[in-house]
Amino acid sequence: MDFPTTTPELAIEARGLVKRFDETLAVDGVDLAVPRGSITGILGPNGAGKTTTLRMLLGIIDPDEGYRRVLGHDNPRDVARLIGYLPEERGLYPSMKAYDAIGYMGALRGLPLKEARNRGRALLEEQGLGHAADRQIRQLSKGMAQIVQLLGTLVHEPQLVVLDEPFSGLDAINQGKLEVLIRGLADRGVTVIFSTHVIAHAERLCEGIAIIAGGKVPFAGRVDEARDRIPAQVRLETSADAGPWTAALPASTRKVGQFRFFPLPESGIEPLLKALIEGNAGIRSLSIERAGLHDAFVAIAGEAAAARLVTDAGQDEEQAA
Ligand SMILES: Nc1ncnc2c1ncn2[C@@H]1O[C@H](COP(=O)(O)OP(=O)(O)OP(=O)(O)O)[C@@H](O)[C@H]1O
Repeated sequence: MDFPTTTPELAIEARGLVKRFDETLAVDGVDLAVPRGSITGILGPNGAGKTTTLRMLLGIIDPDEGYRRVLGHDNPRDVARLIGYLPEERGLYPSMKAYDAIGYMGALRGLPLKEARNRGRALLEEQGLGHAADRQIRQLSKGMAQIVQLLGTLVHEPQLVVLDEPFSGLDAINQGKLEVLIRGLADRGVTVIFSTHVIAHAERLCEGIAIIAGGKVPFAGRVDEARDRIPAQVRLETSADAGPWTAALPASTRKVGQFRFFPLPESGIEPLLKALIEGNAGIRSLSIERAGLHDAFVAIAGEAAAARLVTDAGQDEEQAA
């Protein structure tokens, strides 16, 4: 069955994707809409269903239920040459030279081998890795080999790039390079979708996000919208410790040291400011902080799923080491 409509500005449209493996319901009704030229993250803990979702979008496996349309095609395999894919399993032939490994991957996506090899050299030069072009994969660090594999997914100039946990196993320097590379792709109009269990990568890079937990996507939309799901937090410091003005603060106010924290009232900050000033609270500082993606994830997917995520990229690096 076809999608009821096609939206040309979307690189990926998916509705109600379901995948079972024997007793395991790996993906349980995933909906996605990925605009062309955007960077979208699929954020969720291990086992949430990220890889299975990406594989269905690529046509490596077919969904048991639901539809997906990729670059306007119902069968993603029809547009395989327009897609670059970095699988979760890394691996290149250890005896191949770096430029040749990239060339080989380009040839698999339809480029003439000679041209693909030349592009391989050029890509390595662009990334400041020209010195590694003639080194065998086995002579490269794990991180560098991973970057070579990534360049191999880009050599045929795909319109859509699908990266499964691309930051895993990279040190901070290579993670930074990869972020620049992903932004550069989007600047050139390429659509990028990547999976991650690290909030910091999604928060720094993505305009769009799909939060996935237990095979379900309780939120898919703009990162901003996810953050707006919970009210901004106010941090207030006053010189007076108590007074009738405290009655104007929300009941959920927490006092930590000299600071008070509470959610921004729906009525806005002005009525509260008036009460503080008229009540001589003596405002020393007041700031309004928008919720971070971590708090939004907790509100959307729950504490248990959030506890299995990694908040900070450095933490992941330690885990990878
Ligand atoms: N080929 C398979 N056969 C059986 N079970 C599978 C298969 N692939 C995935 N699963 C199961 O489906 C669930 C979702 O797995 P998936 O790999 O999609 O999650 P993930 O979010 O990518 O996590 P990870 O990052 O750990 O790979 C898990 O319970 C997993 O064990």
